Amino acid sequence: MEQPLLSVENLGKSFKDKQVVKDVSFGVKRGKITAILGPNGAGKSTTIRSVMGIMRPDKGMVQYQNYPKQGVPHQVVGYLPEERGLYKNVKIMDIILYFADLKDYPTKKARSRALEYLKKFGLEGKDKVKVEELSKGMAQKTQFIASIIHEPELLILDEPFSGLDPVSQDVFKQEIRELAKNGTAILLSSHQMNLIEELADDLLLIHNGKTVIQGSMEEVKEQYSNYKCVIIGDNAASIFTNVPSVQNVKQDGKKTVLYLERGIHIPTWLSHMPKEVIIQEMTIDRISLHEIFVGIATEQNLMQTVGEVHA
Ligand SMILES: Nc1ncnc2c1ncn2[C@@H]1O[C@H](COP(=O)(O)OP(=O)(O)OP(=O)(O)O)[C@@H](O)[C@H]1O
Repeated sequence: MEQPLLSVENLGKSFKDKQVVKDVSFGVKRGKITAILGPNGAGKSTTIRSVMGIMRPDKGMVQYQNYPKQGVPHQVVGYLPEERGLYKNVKIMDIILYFADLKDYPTKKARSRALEYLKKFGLEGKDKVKVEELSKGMAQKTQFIASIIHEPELLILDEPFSGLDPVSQDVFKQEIRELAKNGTAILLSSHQMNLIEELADDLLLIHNGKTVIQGSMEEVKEQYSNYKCVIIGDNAASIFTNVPSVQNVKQDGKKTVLYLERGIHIPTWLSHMPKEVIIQEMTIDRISLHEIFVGIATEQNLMQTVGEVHA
């Protein structure tokens, strides 16, 4: 199996007496997008900052492939921090070239790449505009370009989509995909489950500073995303009591959601539906990443019944 470019093992970090990151382990592979998910305050940014060496973890290991020291070598890593901020009184091109210089990347190459990216991101001709004159989204695009200008092997994006309009989100999404296709290892955090579902190859879900779910998108879906059957119709919940393989029934007005056991054969299961059930609409689908996430974040029973949680 391919060795991850970045390996993080048993990371722990406390602030005063509060242990924020307790035990987080994961790997980020070349050419793959790994999403780090978790509720507000779960410890995502603290994990990312510990990887970047901005914070010193109390325990654990951050290992970059073939790098003899702990941590990540700064020249080959790109980072878009959660807290955005560029020098206001500086022209876009100058700021991008400044970041390239920090990474020892040749200026000429950086300039030509910057012009290409500005065009790609709809900022053509704005290279001499000062940061203070940019909208929030434009500034974010500039910061994104600054984080990738030096062709990093590993790219860490903390909430890259926050504050972007849907068109700009699509531009970012496409670019992130393109970078991964060209071999960049990408670690990103986001609260937008739909984007994660579309983008991520691997997932890491942390809660209360611990890894609770980890694996490839397919593995996580296979393991946690059982089927659910949604029925719209005026039905009493009791009507479903004797339907086999139903783990959980949730009702909201005319909508009934039946959460089903793992590994069932849907056509056979359907044949057990009571004849008196009123069906105006019915769908059978996998539970979404959003539902898995909410189940964990709210510590509802849904997850315990739907899949195992590694606590
Ligand atoms: N420098 C700090 N000093 C003290 N506490 C901190 C510091 N940085 C983070 N924390 C605390 O650590 C916890 C985790 O914060 P962190 O920013 O890592 O969470 P997160 O998962 O990124 O959250 P969000 O989704 O809200 O960005 C929070 O309770 C936060 O208040």
